[in-house]
Amino acid sequence: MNTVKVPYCLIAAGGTGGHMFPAQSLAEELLDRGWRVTLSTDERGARYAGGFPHSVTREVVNSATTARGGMLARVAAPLRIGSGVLSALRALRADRPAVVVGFGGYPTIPAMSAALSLRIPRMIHEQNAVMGRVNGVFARHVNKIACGTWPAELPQGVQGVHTGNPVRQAVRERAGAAYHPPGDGPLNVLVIGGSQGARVLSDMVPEAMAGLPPEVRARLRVSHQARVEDGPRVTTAYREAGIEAEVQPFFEDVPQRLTDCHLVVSRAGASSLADITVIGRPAILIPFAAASGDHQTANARALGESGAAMVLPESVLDAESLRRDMREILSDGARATSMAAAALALGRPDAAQRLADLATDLTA
Ligand SMILES: CC(=O)N[C@H]1[C@@H](OP(=O)(O)OP(=O)(O)OC[C@H]2O[C@@H](n3ccc(=O)[nH]c3=O)[C@H](O)[C@@H]2O)O[C@H](CO)[C@@H](O)[C@@H]1O
Repeated sequence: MNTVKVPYCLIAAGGTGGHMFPAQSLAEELLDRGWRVTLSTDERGARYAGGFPHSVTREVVNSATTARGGMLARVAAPLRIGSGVLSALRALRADRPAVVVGFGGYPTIPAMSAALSLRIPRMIHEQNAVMGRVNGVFARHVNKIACGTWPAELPQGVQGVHTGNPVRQAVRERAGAAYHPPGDGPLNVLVIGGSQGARVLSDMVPEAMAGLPPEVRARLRVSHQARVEDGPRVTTAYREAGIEAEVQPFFEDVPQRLTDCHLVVSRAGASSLADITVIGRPAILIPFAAASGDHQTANARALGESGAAMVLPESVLDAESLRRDMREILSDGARATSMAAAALALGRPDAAQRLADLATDLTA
């Protein structure tokens, strides 16, 4: 009897939602194509794996990071990585994947090292415009490098392929949704700070909006993602300014809110920018200045240069400059429409397919 061999992909990812969301999209795409998929992550990454389809098996390995951290954990890091690599080697020998795909972060070290030593076809996906530390270590030892943001700063002599950052199904369904520019009616503004929320947006956005003319404030409808601990003061600030606002620690329905908004104010994390460009909305971006290699500034560059976004560095950010930029966009429908179109031109709604195609090519 002929048995058809189902291709098998091991996806290695961990850290924040920023690494896990694109990994999840690739897993979904490969499952649709009939692949078998395992996620290799560490105990911290496993906490972000809830959205992965149930048919994706999970392998939790030791890595440099632990849920608890602390001095002892740092000293023990090399031992933890070593034991993680050994268990990944055992797992990959017992069940050899056709391809291993790493999404960066310490939790990918065991699977990528094991794939390298067993000569299993392997690739990495780098979400940001500046390559992260762990991906940088493997960059010269993989068969392909997929880049989420373009152009990307890669180690010298290393070539990348631009795939884009895969976005959720709910974002893909709204790709290029018609943009209705701001007019005389309600003005919808979405404020998001990445998967963890951003304090600087909670400090600045309500203050900036409070200084807008009363007739503009009365029309504002704000959705503001704020860290739990900042929620009450942000809610109070909007109420005192007479602005209608919904404040939550995490909006599950960001794709819909993004579609409905006239303007988004956001950090410049890779998946946030992918969502903004796939749906196509005007943005004010405030890159997280302490991101490694200042990658958020680099992520935002293409949007700033193409006129899709106004980019406000944290070093010069104040309520006044933020207010000026908001007014410029919310009072000029033609400008807002051209920003939305410029954003859309940068979107890659088919990033998951492109990544899955690359993975498939490696098995040939
Ligand atoms: C602080 C930090 O170091 N962040 C990094 C982290 O991103 P981080 O995890 O902070 O954020 P990203 O911007 O990449 O992704 C956030 C995702 O969450 C969604 N969202 C956000 C708010 C909300 O209420 N609901 C919701 O669904 C966004 O639409 C987006 O899809 O990893 C990314 C990928 O390596 C990097 O580019 C970021 O620089």
